Amino acid sequence: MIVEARDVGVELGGGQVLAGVGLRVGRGEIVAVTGENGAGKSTLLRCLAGLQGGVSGDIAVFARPPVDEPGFWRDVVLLEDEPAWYPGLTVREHLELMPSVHGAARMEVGAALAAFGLDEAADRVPTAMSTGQRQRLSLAMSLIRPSRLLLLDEPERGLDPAFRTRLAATLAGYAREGGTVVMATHDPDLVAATGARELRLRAS
Ligand SMILES: Nc1ncnc2c1ncn2[C@@H]1O[C@H](COP(=O)(O)OP(=O)(O)OP(=O)(O)O)[C@@H](O)[C@H]1O
Repeated sequence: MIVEARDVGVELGGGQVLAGVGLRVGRGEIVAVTGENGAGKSTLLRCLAGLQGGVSGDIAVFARPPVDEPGFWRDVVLLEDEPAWYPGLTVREHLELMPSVHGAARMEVGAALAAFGLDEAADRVPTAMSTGQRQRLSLAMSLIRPSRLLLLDEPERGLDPAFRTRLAATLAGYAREGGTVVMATHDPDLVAATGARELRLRAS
């Protein structure tokens, strides 16, 4: 199992945010965590990333409790809200950071620019781009680097319908290569198009 969570609960600010959540995800699987606003989707992803406090129950990622340490992040990508962009670096340079830091890449920078529809924006700085273009860059940076597990919080955020379809194909391809995806999403089409198994959370 890549992810194994049993009876996970989270208490925050005196309230129960998650209770009794179980999840098992194998290699090459895509799981969509769904549910209304406030159901605890982002909180569950942060639990799997070892970033959430106030957690009860058992969580194992790659057979160990998740920890916020460099070794863990070599295998795991967490895509949450918009990241802080490196001042002055262009879109292309942000992508170039990934292979130089990780020592390998799943695709060439040029191929990533094309795959994520960023050719035209390659020489611009992210802060001068649209919300959807910046989300494409976040996704490109997540997918160009080697990883074994993607934890994606609403990856569809800001994307137009055509690019959501491309995103679904990209994630399905990642899983076919043996990668594992757990994503929080509000997009039923993305769930269907990726063939994801659904874990529906209810607000506690
Ligand atoms: N620091 C905090 N202290 C207290 N409650 C919190 C805190 N952070 C989040 N919560 C609560 O936890 C619950 C779950 O939040 P979470 O962001 O995980 O939901 P979500 O399912 O991802 O929602 P959305 O669909 O809006 O993104 C919400 O009710 C939220 O108010």
